[in-house]
Amino acid sequence: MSEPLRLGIAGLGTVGVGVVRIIRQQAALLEARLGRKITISAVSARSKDRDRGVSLSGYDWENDPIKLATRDDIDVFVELMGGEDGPAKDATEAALKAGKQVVTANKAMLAIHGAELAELAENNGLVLRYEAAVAGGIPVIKTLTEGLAGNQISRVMGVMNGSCNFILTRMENSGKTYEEIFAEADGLGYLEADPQLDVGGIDAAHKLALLAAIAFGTRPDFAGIQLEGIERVSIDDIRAAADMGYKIKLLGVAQKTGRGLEQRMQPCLVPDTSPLGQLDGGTNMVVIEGDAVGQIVLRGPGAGEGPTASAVMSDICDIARGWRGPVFGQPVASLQSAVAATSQRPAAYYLRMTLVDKPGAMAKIATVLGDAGVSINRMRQYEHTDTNAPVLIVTHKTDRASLDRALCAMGTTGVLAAEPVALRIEEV
Ligand SMILES: NC(=O)C1=CN([C@@H]2O[C@H](COP(=O)(O)OP(=O)(O)OC[C@H]3O[C@@H](n4cnc5c(N)ncnc54)[C@H](OP(=O)(O)O)[C@@H]3O)[C@@H](O)[C@H]2O)C=CC1
Ligand SMILES: N[C@@H](CCO)C(=O)O
Repeated sequence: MSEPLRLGIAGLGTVGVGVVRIIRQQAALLEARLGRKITISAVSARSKDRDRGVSLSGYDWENDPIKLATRDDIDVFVELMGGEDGPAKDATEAALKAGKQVVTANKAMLAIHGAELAELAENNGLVLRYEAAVAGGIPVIKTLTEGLAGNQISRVMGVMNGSCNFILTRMENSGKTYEEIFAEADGLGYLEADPQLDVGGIDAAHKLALLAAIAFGTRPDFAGIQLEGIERVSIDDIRAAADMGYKIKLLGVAQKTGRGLEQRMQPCLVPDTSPLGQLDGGTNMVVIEGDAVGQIVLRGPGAGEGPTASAVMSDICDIARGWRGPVFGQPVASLQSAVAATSQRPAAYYLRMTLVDKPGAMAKIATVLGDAGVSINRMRQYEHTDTNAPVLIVTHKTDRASLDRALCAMGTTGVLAAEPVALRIEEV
């Protein structure tokens, strides 16, 4: 039997407690599978006295996560505090400098500082693992770096923020407004302490930056992501999209194109019969397309104590077994700098307009679309009792620049009663 693998765990919140619980409850199973024990030498959090619902007896307490990260009696530093900078990054750096392997769930830190931390790890012959950082319990990092290592990846996309998917599906099912369902999600404790991380698409974009880095061999490029949250998705659009056979999702898409790396996190329409369209509530889904494998779809819980701790344990178990791979699926020194695509791939678009109901209004809209080279695929005008006519259009594939030209020209027609809404329809 090998020596135990000794952990220092910083952060005893939702995820940290989950990890402690698994290590305590599954000690025999883990030992049987790994051929060695997993032990916890010491833990750290802000408040020593808080009852965390799990026994911490037998573990030393450190107030300072850096001290924990550099203790002689730990082999692996498990960072579960969170935060892009501050103690999480300082302690991770300290651990790597002290020769400790690192496991983290911290997507914010890795999306921003991932390349420099990977350099520190790889230059010191250490691993930095982060399965829990993307899509919680779904083993997507392992799938991309190992299961699909023989594939040229063409596209990675998915719904990677459970709170946003909860809000959008609750809006659809209840018919309530964004503001009403946001308040409900907040009351249920589904949102981050800073809800903007969720509804602004930032949390999901952190995850997308990590997947894109692995898929396309580039340094994580969070700043290169075209980012739009769900705050402006209205119940009117959710209803109208449903009427045309679509669901609205906060969809992350990363794709290498001839014009550079396209990374988008934005509300998109997807067919309601597609796996992404059928994804309800707080569940996550990641779709990966490889040249050899074709398309695979991974679905599962993206957050919560059990699922996230399950992913952290996968990393700990890999380290216990002696796994020693590069952080982003290939040596960090070989990662290219991402060149952000200057324009989006062409797509069909959904347009929702409110027109002043007078003769020739529709003709004017059709003309500006035609003049900009945007072709109409489907069009629907709804019965109405007032002077404004609700109109929906689904275009054929077009480039965004042509659509923007048309939208700009629409403003001068004098037939718009409200600002039009344009949403991309993603091919899935
Ligand atoms: N919750 C989830 O479902 C998921 C979380 N993650 C990621 O996992 C990480 C942890 O998340 P989660 O468990 O939810 O976070 P919590 O807010 O529940 O817990 C954070 C923990 O870190 C401790 N902490 C914060 N600052 C310090 C500090 N300066 N020194 C020592 N300890 C500190 C807190 O201490 P105290 O308890 O005393 O306040 C707390 O125990 C984050 O990176 C998050 O993004 C990833 C996927 C899903
Ligand atoms: N706020 C995140 C937690 C997991 O990263 C979500 O809703 O998916």
